[in-house]
Amino acid sequence: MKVLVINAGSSSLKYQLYDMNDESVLAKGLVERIGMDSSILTHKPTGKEEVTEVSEILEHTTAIRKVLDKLVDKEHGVLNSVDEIQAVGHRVVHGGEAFKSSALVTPEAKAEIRRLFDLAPLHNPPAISGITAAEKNMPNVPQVVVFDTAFHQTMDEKVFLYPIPKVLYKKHHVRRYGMHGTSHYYVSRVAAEYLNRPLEDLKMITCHIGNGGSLTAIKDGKSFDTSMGLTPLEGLMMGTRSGDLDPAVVTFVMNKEELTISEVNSMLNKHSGLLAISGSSSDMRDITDGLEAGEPNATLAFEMYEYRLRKYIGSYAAALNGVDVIVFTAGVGENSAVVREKVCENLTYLGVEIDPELNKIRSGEPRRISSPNSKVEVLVIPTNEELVIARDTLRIVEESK
Ligand SMILES: Nc1ncnc2c1ncn2[C@@H]1O[C@H](COP(=O)(O)OP(=O)(O)O)[C@@H](O)[C@H]1O
Ligand SMILES: CC(=O)OP(=O)(O)O
Ligand SMILES: [Mg+2]
Repeated sequence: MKVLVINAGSSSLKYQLYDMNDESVLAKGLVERIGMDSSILTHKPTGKEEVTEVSEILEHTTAIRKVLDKLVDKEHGVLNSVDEIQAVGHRVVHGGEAFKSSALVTPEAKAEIRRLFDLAPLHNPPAISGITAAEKNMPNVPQVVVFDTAFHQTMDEKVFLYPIPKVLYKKHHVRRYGMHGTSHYYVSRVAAEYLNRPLEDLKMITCHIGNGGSLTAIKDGKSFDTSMGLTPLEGLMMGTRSGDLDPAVVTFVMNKEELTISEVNSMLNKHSGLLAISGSSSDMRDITDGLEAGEPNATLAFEMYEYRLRKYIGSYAAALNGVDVIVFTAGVGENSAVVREKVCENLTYLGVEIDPELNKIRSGEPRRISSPNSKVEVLVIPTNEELVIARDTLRIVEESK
């Protein structure tokens, strides 16, 4: 079965086409700047040259049509006909408490995802745009939704509740949900396989640090605690998101600066984090360049990011009463040796010892960066959320037949 995986953002759409017979990627790509002046489509068919096309793409329906055109293109295509695509899998960030696992797209499922717009304003609306666009372009193809929150539905009440009036949970479902679950799920499984040890025996802390970032404490193979909360704003300092702060900061700043809800949301989600402290970039590559050049604002941004990440690792080691494995993944976790080095440098009290040479190796494969003496296995595991989405899509479509 050929499965198309779609990860729709507000102004972007990432895709991967899988042949599930051998789980090979036939093509992948990205549409950027949807709705802006000139949109860019980058299409990479496996074994052929990458192509880039600039055109006007005002919304997701056009974006998906252009992607389908590329997939059947004579020169750059990998399919004879769009009909070869037998299922579409979508990443949806927020599934609330309604979705404990992946599901077939139905009118009810879409209505539920819409009800959750408030809880993931940056992520769920584009996901619905992606689903609607795929339905319009491929009306007879089954669609599946895979949720970032689903893996975290195993958290205990004492972990997921906030210490605020309980009526807010009953009335408005205010609680910790957690995100990036597909990634935390995937890397924890690959880590156990890599170590050749039963997942159930391992206390694991998985660090998904990309543009957004979250940590998960994993016990018995299940999510025990995770740093994102009601929305993807809580927890670590991120590219443009603040992460944890005193909730009183919000009302204080709203009052002093006369900000509306939408303005304060935008400040905390889009104008905070690395971007705010460095004053120049949300991209860790720029921050570490600045660090190496001794630029003071980038250095402070880096130090805050590393310190907050390390504090979370320490708190999850306490939550699990120890840790056997620490996993780094996603854009920063997979690529930034300096972030991994600085974090681990100050985790010696846990028995963490990394091998500086192993840490420097660049590779797309799962790898160990801890030394043989380390009491904790420290691994870099490249994540693959798309593969998990494709597998779930295949399973659910087969089950529904
Ligand atoms: N070589 C690198 N060194 C440091 N950071 C990197 C490197 N490559 C990518 N990154 C970071 O990874 C981030 C993107 O991570 P990714 O997981 O792809 O994010 P998302 O899925 O949220 O878009 C970038 O913002 C960049 O900061
Ligand atoms: C939930 C979330 O933060 O996702 P991303 O890292 O893709 O922005
Ligand atoms: Mg991501």
